[in-house]
Amino acid sequence: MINSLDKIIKLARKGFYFSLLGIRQFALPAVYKTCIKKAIYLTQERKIQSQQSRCRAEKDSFRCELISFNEVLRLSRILARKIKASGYMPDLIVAIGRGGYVPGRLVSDFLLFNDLTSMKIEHYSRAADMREEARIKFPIPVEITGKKILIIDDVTDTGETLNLAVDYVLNLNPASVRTAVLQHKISSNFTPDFYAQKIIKWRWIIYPWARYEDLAGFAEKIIQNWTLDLSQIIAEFKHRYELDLKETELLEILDDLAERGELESTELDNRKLWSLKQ
Ligand SMILES: O=P(O)(O)OC[C@H]1O[C@H](OP(=O)(O)OP(=O)(O)O)[C@H](O)[C@@H]1O
Repeated sequence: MINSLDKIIKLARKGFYFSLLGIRQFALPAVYKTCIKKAIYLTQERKIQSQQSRCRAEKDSFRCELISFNEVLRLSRILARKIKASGYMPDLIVAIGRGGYVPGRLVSDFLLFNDLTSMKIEHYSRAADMREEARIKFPIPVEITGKKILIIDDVTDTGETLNLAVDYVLNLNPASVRTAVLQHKISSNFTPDFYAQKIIKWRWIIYPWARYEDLAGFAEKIIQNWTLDLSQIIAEFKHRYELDLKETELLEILDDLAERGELESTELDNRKLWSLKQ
């Protein structure tokens, strides 16, 4: 059965072309008419989900999930298998930095493939804070004209990063472009050609290569205008982000932020309290 938006859109397009050829709507096979309606509905639905994902990520509280290196390895293996099974044989893999560096390297390993390069796109600053729009920080450093390209990233959230990456690559006249991510959120307005896992219920995913950075950002958001001790900060992590953190891990991050001059600590009744540096 037809179950993905892209297949439905394809059928809907066929229906649209029929109508351009002068075949009236009522003469169209029922499946095309249903698909046109469903495609309009699902496209609107996807837009709403994408806006919701943007709003959630801008809120003070949302669900997060910590992903381990073992899980990254498992997902990369699945992703490589899917790419292999499709028969697509790239000439060059482009990892999107920074999140796509490790998946790009692992997938190229599982494909026994050597030609891996990268470009850097920035869409978020620290801890789920979204910039106005995604931007290319470092372009692809090699010639890609006439080559079959495979772009690899860790995740699609709004989909803006991959939209930008594909537009950019297409402008350089490759032979073809495919995209692959470990985890594809259905809230994304871009559907990659390959993904290891589909994420249906939106959550902010914290990969092991960004764990420190994300937790530091969330800690600063929690502290904001408050003066809190370690146990209060841990409780807030649980309450706002559904994250269970160990004291030792958080303490290391808080000490680092203090050393960088972003936080300050004071002692009160044998309690160490943390606040933003004024
Ligand atoms: O679909 P989107 O909403 O664009 O989000 C996905 C992108 O966001 C993250 O990168 P980020 O901008 O955080 O840069 P980083 O990889 O350097 O952390 C992630 O690694 C993806 O590239």
